Amino acid sequence: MSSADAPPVAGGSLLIAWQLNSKNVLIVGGGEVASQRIDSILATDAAHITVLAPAKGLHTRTKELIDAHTSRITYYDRRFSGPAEIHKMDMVLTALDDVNRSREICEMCRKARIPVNAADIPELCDFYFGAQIRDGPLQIMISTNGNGPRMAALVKDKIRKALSGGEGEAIERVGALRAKLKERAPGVGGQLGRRRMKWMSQVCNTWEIDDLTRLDDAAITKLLDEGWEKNTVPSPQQLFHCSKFAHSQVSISKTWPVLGSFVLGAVCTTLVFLARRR
Ligand SMILES: C[C@@]1(CC(=O)O)c2cc3[nH]c(cc4nc(cc5[nH]c(cc(n2)[C@H]1CCC(=O)O)[C@@](C)(CC(=O)O)[C@@H]5CCC(=O)O)C(CC(=O)O)=C4CCC(=O)O)c(CCC(=O)O)c3CC(=O)O
Ligand SMILES: NC(=O)C1=CN([C@@H]2O[C@H](COP(=O)(O)OP(=O)(O)OC[C@H]3O[C@@H](n4cnc5c(N)ncnc54)[C@H](O)[C@@H]3O)[C@@H](O)[C@H]2O)C=CC1
Repeated sequence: MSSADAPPVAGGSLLIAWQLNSKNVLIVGGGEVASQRIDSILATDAAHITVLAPAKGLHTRTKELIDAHTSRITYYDRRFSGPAEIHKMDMVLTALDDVNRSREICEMCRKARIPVNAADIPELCDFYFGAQIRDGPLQIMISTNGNGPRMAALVKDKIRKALSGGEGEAIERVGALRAKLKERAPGVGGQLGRRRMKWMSQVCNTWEIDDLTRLDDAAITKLLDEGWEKNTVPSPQQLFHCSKFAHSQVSISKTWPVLGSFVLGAVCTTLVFLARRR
């Protein structure tokens, strides 16, 4: 069945990459789950993280993160005190061993229309966390939509094994190529936009991950000169042909002194040997 014929999927959740730029996040609780939340938020450009939890219940990892990121995290050694705590927050995460308090905080957030996640009450969450794979700009989230969190972690391990490890770098280089292309051919939409998208898709479709990782700034300029400007997509072999040649010249130039010293050494040893025999 093609995807167009497939029945619509209902009961799922919206999978999005939430941009937390300049936003304030409150984490209530300091245990292991809170430490994972801090890790997840630190991976974003959230403006600031506030952690509220009594010092005596802090997990070692939570403490380490608070100590290591004083410019990004403000820590208060106390319990959640009331609605004033969520004032000016853009997102609230609770990770408590007190389900009643968790529920109250969720209700306060709902009233204030602040998105909230409670680690212990799925039905009150506006969003769930998922198992994550991060490699530079590549972010993969595995969600079982609340059915089997441990299963999400196991699927994550399978996916990680299937990746080559070069994807993050390749995507980072593609990002640099796209940015340079947009500088050369600026503007949104229209015929130029269509041509730009088609060309970028062709590069991604025809170049292997390993080849994309070789796109340094000089190669990007060359690819744009030889490809975009000439309305074609050269293969990596075509593009790197000249630099490959330069590379082998470099290796030859590096090899000569080594080879020379070796020959000289052999001649000297032979001369000494012959002189002794006389
Ligand atoms: C709904 C959700 C809300 C949310 O947290 O956002 C939620 C809820 C709950 N989890 C519970 C238990 C466990 N959670 C984990 C692990 C993870 N849980 C995560 C997410 C989510 N957990 C959201 C749904 C995600 C989804 O369905 O895909 C992961 C993926 C991401 C993360 O937390 O960052 C992370 C793995 C990350 C990784 O390893 O990569 C393990 C396994 C372990 O710790 O190794 C266990 C024990 C085994 C088990 O139950 O499977 C309980 C207590 C249940 C009880 O009391 O019996 C509740 C509350 C309840 O269900 O009532
Ligand atoms: N969503 C998930 O992935 C998972 C969720 N859970 C659930 O998440 C919750 C937290 O788990 P853990 O971190 O392991 O628990 P934990 O017991 O290690 O930590 C609880 C933390 O909450 C703090 N706390 C309690 N009341 C507070 C209050 N009023 N104000 C501020 N801080 C307060 C404690 O001092 C402690 O730091 C549990 O309810 C557990 O069932 C557990 C495992 C996975």
